[in-house]
Amino acid sequence: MSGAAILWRCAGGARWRVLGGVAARIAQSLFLTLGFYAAVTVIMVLTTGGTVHRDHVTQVAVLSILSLSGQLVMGWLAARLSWLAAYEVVAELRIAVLNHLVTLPQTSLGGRTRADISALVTSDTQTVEEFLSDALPRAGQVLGFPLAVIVVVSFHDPVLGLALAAPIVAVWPVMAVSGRRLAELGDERQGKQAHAAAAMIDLVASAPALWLYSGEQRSLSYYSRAVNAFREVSVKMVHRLVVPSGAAGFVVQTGLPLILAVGGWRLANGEVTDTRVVVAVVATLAVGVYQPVHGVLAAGESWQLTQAAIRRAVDVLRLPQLPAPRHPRQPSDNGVELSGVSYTYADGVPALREVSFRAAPGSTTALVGRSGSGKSTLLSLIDRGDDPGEGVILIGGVDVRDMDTATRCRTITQVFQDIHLFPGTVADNIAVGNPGASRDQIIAAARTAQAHRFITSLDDGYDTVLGEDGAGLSGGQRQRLSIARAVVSDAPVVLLDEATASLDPVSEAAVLRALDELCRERTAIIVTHRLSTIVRADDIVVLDGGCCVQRGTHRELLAAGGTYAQLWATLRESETWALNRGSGDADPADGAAVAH
Ligand SMILES: Nc1ncnc2c1ncn2[C@@H]1O[C@H](COP(=O)(O)OP(=O)(O)OP(=O)(O)O)[C@@H](O)[C@H]1O
Repeated sequence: MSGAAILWRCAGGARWRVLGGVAARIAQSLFLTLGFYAAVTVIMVLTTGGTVHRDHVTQVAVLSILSLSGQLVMGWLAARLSWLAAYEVVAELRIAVLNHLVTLPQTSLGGRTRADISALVTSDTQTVEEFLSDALPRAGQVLGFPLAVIVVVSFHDPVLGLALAAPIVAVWPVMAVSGRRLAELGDERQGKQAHAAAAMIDLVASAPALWLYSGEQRSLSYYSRAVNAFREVSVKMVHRLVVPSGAAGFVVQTGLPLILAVGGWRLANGEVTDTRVVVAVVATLAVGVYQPVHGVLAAGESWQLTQAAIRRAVDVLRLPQLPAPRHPRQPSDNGVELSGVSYTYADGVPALREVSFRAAPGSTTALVGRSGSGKSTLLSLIDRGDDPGEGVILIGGVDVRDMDTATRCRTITQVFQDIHLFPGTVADNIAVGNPGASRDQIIAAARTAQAHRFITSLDDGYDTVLGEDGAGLSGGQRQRLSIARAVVSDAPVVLLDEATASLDPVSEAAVLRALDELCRERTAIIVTHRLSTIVRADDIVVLDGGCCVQRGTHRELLAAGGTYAQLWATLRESETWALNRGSGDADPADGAAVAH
């Protein structure tokens, strides 16, 4: 499907506004003709030795008023229709991309980075918006004033009409060359522009860490490479377009000398007897009859970039979604069961191999294993971050692939290490877990999450507006808000990536109490490195290299030796080391008993 066809489809109900905007620009351009006609009439009278009568003045005044008011009304209408249409189409495009995005496997997002998608829904769609709101309607103006002048002049003298039209016709092949060159570079330019935008978004998001670990210069090198790559392709484009663009401008400018030559020649040979016609044509040229042609040149360039931007959006829209269930089913209880689950990432990295275990309703299962053993991947698959390559994940006896999104969201809630808070009130941020939650439910959830006290100490309590990503709150407070979100959702299955490492002891205690409350009476599957959580779990699943190598209670696994016992010893050692470090001077070995 061509870019135009895709854009037409995206335009949906806004199509008539798009066309209306172009039509209004044509009409505006025709009203301009009236004004020039009035001016040319007077010039003709003066240049042919006539006298300007009161009738002329009245005629000029009426035509000028008509021309100006027509231009004003049509200009207003064109701007209104075109901008509204552009906003509507681009909003549809953005929503389509974002709607599609949530149906993609979240583990990989079709190989796109989040920053790349952000760039797509910002800078690429901006290119489409500029084309629809400005470039396209301005190109329409060529069908107004210039066309009207050519028709009128041709009526009086076809040869002069032809001479007037010649530059406009001759500019098309030049435009075709420039269009072809731009098309070759358009995709590359939009890609590099998006990459540079993505790099900058990423830079801003990760600036503190980069500054800290890499130092200003080194951290900037990746980003400046992306920005420079965009600059280079833009410069390359300028080099390749400078000749055809200059040539196009030159061809259009040949109009005046051409008319002077043709008109003069025909007057000299007596082929035109009415000098007024030539004077009229020259006057029309002087007031810029070819001006709208430059708008067409600019629109041609804008269209090439727009097509590249649309192609990038379509590439995302074509990424395969997770199939929706044909006959959605409801889980019968809150048990979670994995049977022979294997999963390989798109780059061929096998992350899970034949993992099987069952978490009884209301139980707590701890997932433990070394870094890279597949714990996060497993959590993500349970919430259908992607479908396993092999095996099945059942919740309440129902394959998660057979649950519709609403049922899944009602059944499963996640508490991530990376908490994202929206710029809104505290209450809004909690209600994300359940958009229909009442104020009482929000407060009850905050109490359960040990967050009520700090929330009420904020200036506006639950109505306090949070800064970007919860700016102004501590790490522990942010975590408790995210736990309150999970509580208010009332989902009976909780997936938890337990992260308390960065908290001070007081915050950590509060967060752990909140997590205990959250997991009470829910089926909890927890990725954890905390000894106390592991010991209290009803079941422990030990992962190693993507395989479930051991399963059982803490006592059973410790008695069995092997991976778990080694892991336990390492965790105990590190926790003891942390404790001793906290006490200042103790020997790490002395603290071993603390873990029991
Ligand atoms: N998006 C991804 N694309 C490709 N490979 C990935 C991706 N995410 C994880 N992996 C790989 O899959 C394997 C399991 O990773 P996973 O993040 O699930 O491990 P983990 O046990 O949660 O690690 P950690 O404790 O460090 O968070 C690792 O080899 C990792 O490199």
